[in-house]
Amino acid sequence: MFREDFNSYKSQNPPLSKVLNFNDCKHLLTKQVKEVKVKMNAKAKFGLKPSKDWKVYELNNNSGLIFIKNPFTVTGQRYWIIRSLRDYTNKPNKLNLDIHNIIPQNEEFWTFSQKDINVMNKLRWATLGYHHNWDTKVYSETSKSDFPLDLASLSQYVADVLNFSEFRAEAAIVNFYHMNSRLSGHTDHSEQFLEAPLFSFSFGQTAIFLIGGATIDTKPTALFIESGDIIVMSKESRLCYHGVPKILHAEVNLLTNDNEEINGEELNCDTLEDCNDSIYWTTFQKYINNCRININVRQVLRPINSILDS
Ligand SMILES: O=C(O)CCC(=O)C(=O)O
Ligand SMILES: [Fe+2]
Repeated sequence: MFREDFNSYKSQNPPLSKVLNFNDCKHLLTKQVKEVKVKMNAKAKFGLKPSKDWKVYELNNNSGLIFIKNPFTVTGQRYWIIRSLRDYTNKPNKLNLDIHNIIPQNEEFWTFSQKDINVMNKLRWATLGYHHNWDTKVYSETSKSDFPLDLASLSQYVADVLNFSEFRAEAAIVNFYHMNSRLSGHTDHSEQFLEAPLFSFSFGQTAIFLIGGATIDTKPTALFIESGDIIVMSKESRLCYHGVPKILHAEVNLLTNDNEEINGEELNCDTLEDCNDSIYWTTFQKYINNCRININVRQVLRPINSILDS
């Protein structure tokens, strides 16, 4: 059932009318989603709006699958896009490009890619914290780097608002999607503490996301993920099959016309300034016009542990 739907949504003409759209309140009146009450914080942080203004839903068919309709400000989205492309692609973080040795030793990805568009187009993922091992799927103490403080704070803040206050951000995959990219159905089970939720932040172009059940025999639910939307896979949904069959161009370009208050508490000040420098922002806007960035944050260790169980 999962594969059948995946193939149908990846086609030239996906059945868009069957995709859950969280902009469209009509869906809320159906049996598909219910609203979730969250902790009310009047103060905005990390490029987010105050949580009293968030719209938070849970899927009825996928208990624990929480959807937060874009709670970010425009500056907030720009901030996480700049961090993902320019900073999280720096050593000691790992990139899919590392094995090809195309970036000279003393150069950073973003600076180098400005001179070589092919390098820019080849970027697919970066791993942070405990590095995801794409072959063995096993984390290792010998393959880890410091987790970025701002991203850990963002994740822990969102976790706290949803009453997952024990969450620790220890590993992340930053996925870079092009208009023809896909991510086939999989489960994320490498972490040693699978009771912890997984936080997924998306920026840029729109994805069709499929969330199924514990096996590929369950028919998945399809939903649109737009720029700024957050998905949390908690409880029963944490180990469910999911994938991204299709990337679509966003209907509106949400990252322009920036006339808003900056809620940048605890963010990197220089980067915040860069967000609002329209000339500096241009190269990032150009990238994101045809790409989608997804930051997937996980807790790896059991709460009582400070290193991996062998
Ligand atoms: O891009 C997405 O929304 C999902 C990414 C994902 O499932 C993963 O990195 O494990
Ligand atoms: Fe995943």
